[in-house]
Amino acid sequence: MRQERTSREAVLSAEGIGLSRAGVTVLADAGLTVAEGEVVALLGPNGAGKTSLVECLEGFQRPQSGRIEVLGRDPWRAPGHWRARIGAVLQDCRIESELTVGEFTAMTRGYYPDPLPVQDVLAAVGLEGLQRRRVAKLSGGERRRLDIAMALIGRPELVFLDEPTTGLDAQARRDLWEMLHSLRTDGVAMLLTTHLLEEVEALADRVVILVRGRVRREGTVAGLRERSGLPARVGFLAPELTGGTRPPALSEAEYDAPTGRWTLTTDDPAEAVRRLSAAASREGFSLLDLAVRTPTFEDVYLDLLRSLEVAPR
Ligand SMILES: Nc1ncnc2c1ncn2[C@@H]1O[C@H](COP(=O)(O)OP(=O)(O)OP(=O)(O)O)[C@@H](O)[C@H]1O
Repeated sequence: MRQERTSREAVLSAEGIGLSRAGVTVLADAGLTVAEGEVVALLGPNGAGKTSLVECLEGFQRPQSGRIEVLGRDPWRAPGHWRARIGAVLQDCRIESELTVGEFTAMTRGYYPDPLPVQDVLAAVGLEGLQRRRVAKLSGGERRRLDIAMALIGRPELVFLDEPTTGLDAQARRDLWEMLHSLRTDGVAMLLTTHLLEEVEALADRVVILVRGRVRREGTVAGLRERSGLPARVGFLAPELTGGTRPPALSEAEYDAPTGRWTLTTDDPAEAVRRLSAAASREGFSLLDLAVRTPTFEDVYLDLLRSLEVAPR
């Protein structure tokens, strides 16, 4: 779509954003940046202020304080041609229309100076076979795909994705992730808001965590995982040990009697497996169904929210 560039200029930067609604502080000194071709995931519990912040960045809400620059403009004062450089998949933008998918897409193309061909944009979201179907008759997942197609039709430089895969089936979700990957390679920047942590792992270069209107953590998925210090778990079955015997190598292990599974908690799973193998051959027990489980990003995120005392109930 667009030539890959080597420099990583900020396409979006915001700092010190403050927003109150009906006497309630919704955002307090919030800020973030998104560089060209970067996918940033904005995370936070329900009511943290994610949608409000995104609405400020899109120019739909005007914050009471702070500075925002998106593609070189203040979104609140930006002219119409600025909006054509941005794509948005809103949380509830399910399109309603009596037009067919093809007619609706052709009409939307008219709003942009250099839109994608109808066929290309519908193919990108797997709707090419439904051009003659009325939009009003589409299923929920099909409408969501149309939302996404309309966000991409103007060849945007920056896309806001608010829970983009809600309502999509597992295959459609993976197809969309693949498409977003290739957009990123083309230099398109994205700000993703989602509660799906698998989606964050699949797409995000960087994560920004908003809690009660403030940015409380920021980093890559790998960096946040490393900083969490959460241990790995090594599990296995050893039928020979069911009689209550416990070799010294397993003195710290947990034993789950109903499943017969042993679990070791460790910061160094490779070393733990080496130690276990040695003990197993020395003491004559087996290591059936041996599995190492490193903390998932969900484990890391929930632990982080707990440490900030905002874990979901
Ligand atoms: N116009 C308004 N008047 C009063 N309160 C508001 C208004 N708009 C937002 N809020 C409050 O601001 C807080 C942040 O809302 P926002 O929708 O931005 O959160 P969110 O992080 O997107 O949540 P979710 O994950 O549930 O979508 C919420 O407590 C909400 O009730």
